[in-house]
Amino acid sequence: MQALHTINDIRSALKQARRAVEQTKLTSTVGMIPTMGYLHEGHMSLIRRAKSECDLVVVSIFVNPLQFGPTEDFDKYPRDAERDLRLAEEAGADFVFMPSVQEMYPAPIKTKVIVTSITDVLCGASRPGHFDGVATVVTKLFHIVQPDQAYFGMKDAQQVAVIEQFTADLNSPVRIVRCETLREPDGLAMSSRNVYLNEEQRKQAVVLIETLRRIDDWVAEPGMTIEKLTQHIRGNIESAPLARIDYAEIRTYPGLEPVASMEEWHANQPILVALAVKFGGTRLIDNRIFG
Ligand SMILES: Nc1ncnc2c1ncn2[C@@H]1O[C@H](COP(=O)(O)OP(=O)(O)OP(=O)(O)O)[C@@H](O)[C@H]1O
Ligand SMILES: CC(C)(CO)[C@@H](O)C(=O)[O-]
Ligand code: BAL
Repeated sequence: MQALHTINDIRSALKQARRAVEQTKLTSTVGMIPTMGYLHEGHMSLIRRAKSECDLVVVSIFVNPLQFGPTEDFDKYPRDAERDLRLAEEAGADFVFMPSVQEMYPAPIKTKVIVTSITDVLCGASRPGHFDGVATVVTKLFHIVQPDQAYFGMKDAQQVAVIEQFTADLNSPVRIVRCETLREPDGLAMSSRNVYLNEEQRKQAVVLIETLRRIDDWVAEPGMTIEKLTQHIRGNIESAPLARIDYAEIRTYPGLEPVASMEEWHANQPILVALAVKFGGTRLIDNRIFG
């Protein structure tokens, strides 16, 4: 595995690697996993899947300042390059692209990729400008690496919807692969930010998955409505004394339209139940898609 820090280096390494693959078969495929590092099993499952489906696998590690708000955790976001390289290699990565902020943004950026409407809700509403930063950096990474396929986790379901939207709208040749959320043994979704939680917050954080798992029973109750279901969801989360709800919403997926009735819930379209909950200063997200 090679670790590369500049755009020129990753481009020339990939050109060479693709050529080598193409000496043994007609075409080569590159799979990419964009990350912000501090890798865990969730990231590794994406790398393993890419490895099983592509000839060459590129992991990018870049904590992207453009997607953090001014009061968010850009500076204290966990970083450990040495450990990341070990885990990426163990999971089967061929290349790790880990540019500096200067390499990615040598001058103030004047071009952004902005996805409208589906970014007005959920994390887009709580984190203004966040998805402009995500869509812009993912576009840059796609232009740098030119992968055939890119792998994203469904823990960030809105992010997947945003990336699918701009790749479709802009006719990007990159195929977006949705990957399932990996969980800790007690069900908490794996996330780099879980390290911020203290012992008591960590214990109570399971309330997210416990709530998502109870939804089937609530939906089966006679006379259930979207309002009552939302109340059950919010009430259950609030049973954890340290939990502060940012949002708990029921929307269509990937369109992210509100769902007005249980008839709509049961109609033939995927429904997203999305949660963002704060424990102290740590904001966790999780979700489930029904149907
Ligand atoms: N538990 C998980 N299972 C599967 N994929 C995941 C999981 N957690 C993150 N990913 C995916 O890994 C990619 C990189 O995510 P990122 O580096 O932001 O990790 P993270 O753990 O989600 O970090 P954060 O705590 O900042 O949300 C994204 O596509 C994300 O959806
Ligand atoms: C896709 C991404 C790597 C863009 O910075 C980030 O939003 C993430 O880690 O999910
Ligand atoms: N996993 C999404 C990236 C972020 O929270 O900024």
